[in-house]
Amino acid sequence: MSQVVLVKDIMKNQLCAMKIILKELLEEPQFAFSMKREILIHMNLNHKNVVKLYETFEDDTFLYLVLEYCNQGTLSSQKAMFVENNIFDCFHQILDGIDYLHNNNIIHRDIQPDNILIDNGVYKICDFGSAIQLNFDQLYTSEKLGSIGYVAPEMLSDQDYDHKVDVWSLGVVIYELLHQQKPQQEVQVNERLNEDLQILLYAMLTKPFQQRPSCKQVYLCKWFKKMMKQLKLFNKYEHEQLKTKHLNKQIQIKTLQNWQAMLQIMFSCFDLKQAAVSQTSSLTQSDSTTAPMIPNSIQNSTDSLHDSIPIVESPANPQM
Ligand SMILES: Nc1ncnc2c1ncn2[C@@H]1O[C@H](COP(=O)(O)OP(=O)(O)OP(=O)(O)O)[C@@H](O)[C@H]1O
Repeated sequence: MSQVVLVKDIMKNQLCAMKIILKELLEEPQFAFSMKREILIHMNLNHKNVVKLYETFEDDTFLYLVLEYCNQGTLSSQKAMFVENNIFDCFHQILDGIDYLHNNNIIHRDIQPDNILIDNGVYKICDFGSAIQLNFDQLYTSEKLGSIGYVAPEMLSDQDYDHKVDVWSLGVVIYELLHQQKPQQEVQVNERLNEDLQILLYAMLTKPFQQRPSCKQVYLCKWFKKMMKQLKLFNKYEHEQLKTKHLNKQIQIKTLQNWQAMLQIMFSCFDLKQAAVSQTSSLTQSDSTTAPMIPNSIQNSTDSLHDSIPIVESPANPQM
């Protein structure tokens, strides 16, 4: 559906990953809908364990998403052997990213090793093509998505599900990194692994999701607290969780009216044809100081979908 190329923001002298999508594909309503939802959700996110979407723009043929570049590829491409001592670093970083999403009422719905990128040892969640932002009074949803082997059982059945589908998927990812295979139906006791870590993993892989821990509860479990203390990180994480409450408010500020106004400003500043990159070239110029916006091609093709995007509320006086 897309191609990702390495580009350089000449103004900032910064490498970026540019996702290029053929606009013809947006004629398919379902693809246009998920593309628009991906951008709407991703453009508002700001956390060190989530890949940043710097900006979006388009020309006649392509839609471009300029993303934070992660220089170590995906978690699935990592050859490192994970054991109890080094899994915590990966585990808590991905958990921090997921917890940030959940604090903002977003469910990623496709947590798996291909969707975790690594940049200088920092793990970052990417690919918001399956993500959903629930309304603030909405707890459950029912759309079926995700990747085989990582999908929570409640998503495969007919029942509604909530943010705990991401906790299940993370449980599978961590289990797989430690065992080089996915969890089996029966509980397997692993002599090499700390008992408290095994208890945590099986709790994350509890089938009835009402009994499965949330991200917040994972932080509070015995193994996590012990590892946090060992690394003298406990206070830091309490502090970071307080900060995410403020982000909750920030994420609601932007409105569709804002985007339309900003689009006009952006398009009057850009010669989009000049900004288009050739897929054979690895360098292009982009002004990453501009906030990401919803491209016209998606705006027009999915106008009827506005109501179903629960990401924003309209402030009386939108701030530019
Ligand atoms: N921000 C990034 N930094 C570095 N590499 C990236 C970045 N985004 C993507 N890539 C690389 O490009 C590859 C393709 O990315 P893409 O998002 O198209 O993944 P995909 O799983 O093939 O796509 P999709 O699931 O959306 O069809 C990834 O596997 C990864 O190696």
